[in-house]
Amino acid sequence: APCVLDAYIALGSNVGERERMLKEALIHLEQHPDIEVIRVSGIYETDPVGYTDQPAFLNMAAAIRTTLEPLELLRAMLGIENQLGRTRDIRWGPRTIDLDLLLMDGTVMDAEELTLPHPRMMERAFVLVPLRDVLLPAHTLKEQVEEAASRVLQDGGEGIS
Ligand SMILES: Nc1nc2nc(S)n(CCO)c2c(=O)[nH]1
Repeated sequence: APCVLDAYIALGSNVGERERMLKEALIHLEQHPDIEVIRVSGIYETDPVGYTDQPAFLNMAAAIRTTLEPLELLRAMLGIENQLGRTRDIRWGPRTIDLDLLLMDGTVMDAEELTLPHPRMMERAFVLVPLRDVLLPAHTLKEQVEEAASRVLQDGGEGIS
């Protein structure tokens, strides 16, 4: 039987019908034959970090179960971004939909196209707060994510509502 892994994805949108794009992305994930969406966070309005001269984001996170390998999952996610009309013009600029692979069970990798766990996730409230909603209680990073989420929220990190 294929190995089934839990993976965690961050979703974001700050152009167009943001909420609809997030929901469409979740539908595409669920429709993929090798992906099952098992938990979905709330939707949070967040101030842009990094490249701040752009509209506010809606961010969320999802827990999925998949038989795909990490790079296969990444390719499926990129395919969904393309299907939803993501144009990769400005690297850090506004985007109709953004899917980031955060964690994949105990997988640690540092490949050209993919680093797991996501290298910047522990500093980003817009990732940590939704992730906290969907991280399964038994997950080894549960404590670390809880602490990091409260830390970035205390630091008055990027606005998140
Ligand atoms: N609040 C917020 N700021 C962001 N800056 C970038 S780049 N992104 C795209 C994801 O890396 C975001 C985002 O999703 N949310």
